[in-house]
Amino acid sequence: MWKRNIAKLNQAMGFQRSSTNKQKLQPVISIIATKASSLSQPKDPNYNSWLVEHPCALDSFDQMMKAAKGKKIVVFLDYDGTLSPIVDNPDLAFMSDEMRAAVREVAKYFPTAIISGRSRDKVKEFVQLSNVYYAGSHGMDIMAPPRPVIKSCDGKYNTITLDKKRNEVLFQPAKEFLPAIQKILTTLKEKVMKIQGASVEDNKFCISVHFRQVGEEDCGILEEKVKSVLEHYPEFHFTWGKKVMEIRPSIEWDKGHAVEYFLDTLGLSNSNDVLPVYIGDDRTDEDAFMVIKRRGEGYPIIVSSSPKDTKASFSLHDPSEVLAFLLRLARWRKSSSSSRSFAQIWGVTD
Ligand SMILES: O=P(O)(O)OC[C@H]1O[C@H](O[C@H]2O[C@H](CO)[C@@H](O)[C@H](O)[C@H]2O)[C@H](O)[C@@H](O)[C@@H]1O
Repeated sequence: MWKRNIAKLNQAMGFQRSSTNKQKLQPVISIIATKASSLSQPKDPNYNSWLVEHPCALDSFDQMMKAAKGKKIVVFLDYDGTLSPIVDNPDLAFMSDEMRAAVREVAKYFPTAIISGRSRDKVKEFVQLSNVYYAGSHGMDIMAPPRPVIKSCDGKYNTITLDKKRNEVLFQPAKEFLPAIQKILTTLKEKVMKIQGASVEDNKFCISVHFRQVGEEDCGILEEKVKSVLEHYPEFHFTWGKKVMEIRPSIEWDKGHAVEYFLDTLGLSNSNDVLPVYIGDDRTDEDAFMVIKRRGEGYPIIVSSSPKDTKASFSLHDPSEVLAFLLRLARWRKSSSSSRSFAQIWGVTD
C-alpha cells in the first residue's frame, strides 16, 4: 500500500517511476506520514463525472505547462481549505512545513500572492514567508509590490500609501468602514457569545461568524441574530462560506479585483503573455476564477473533494493535491531551460 501510494504521488508530481533518489522521495514520504492522501481513497462516481468538466490539474499538468511555455506565470493562492485543511477551530488552521516549503519554492520562480478572507496579519502569521505578497479581508487589504499605479474602485477609494520601510504599497479600499466594523464586532460578540460553539473572528475589513461547532438546532437563531445586527448597518451585507457567515462592507471589491490589482502593480495587466494560476476552494474564490476566465488566459483551479458549481477550469481534490501541484510547478520551472529565479528575472529581492 505504502509503495503504491509513493509511486502514485511520484507520478502525480512528475517523478520518474524508476527514481530512487532519496531526496526526491522525502517530501512524498512525509506527506503520506502526516496525512492520509486523497490519492489513496477511491473517488465517488459523481466526482469522477464532474472531473470530466473540471479535470484534475495534476493529471493535466503537462498539457497546462505546454500551453504556459514562454508566458509569465503569476501564482495566486487562497489560504483556508487550500494551503491548510479545514479544521474545527479557525485559530488552529496551521499549514504544514511541507506546504510552506512548497509555496516558498514556487515563489522563488513566480510572483506569488496569498489572497485570504482572514486579516492580512493573521494569514501572514500562518504562512510565515517573506517572498510572497499578502492580501487579507477577501482582497480589501493588499500589501503589493512597489509600483506607482493607483487603482481606483468607482473612482472613490484611491487609498494607496507607500510603506517606505518595507518598500511595498498598502491598498485598503474599505478603510472608511473600520469604525463601523468595530461597532458591529462588539455587538456581534455580545449576541453570539450566548450561542454555544459560535465564534466571531475579526478579519479587519470583514468579520466571520463561525458556526462549525454550533448545534444544528441553534444555527437558525444565530443567523437571525447576525441579520438583526446588520439591519442597523445597511452599508454591509453577509455572504455564506464554509460553515461561516462573512460580513463585509458593500463595496465593489473582491478577490477578483485583488487579482487584477496585483497584476496591475506587477505591470502585467495589459500583457498578453501573462498566465495567472489561481487555486482556491470557497465561494469568494469564484470572483477570482471569473476574472481569470474573462482575461481568456490562465488557470483557475478549484480545490474540492465533491462536485460543485464553479467557474474554475481545473480541480484539485484537497490540500495534499495542492501541495503536489505546487511542488511539481516549482520543479517544472527549475528544470526548464532558464534556472533564473523570479527575483533575478524581475529584479526583486526574494
Ligand atoms: O479566503 P480563505 O483564506 O479561504 O478564508 C475564508 C475563511 O476561512 C476560515 O474559515 C474556514 O476555515 C476554518 C479553519 O479551517 C474553519 O473552521 C471554518 O469553518 C471555515 O469557514 C477563516 O476562519 C475565516 O475567517 C475566513 O473568512
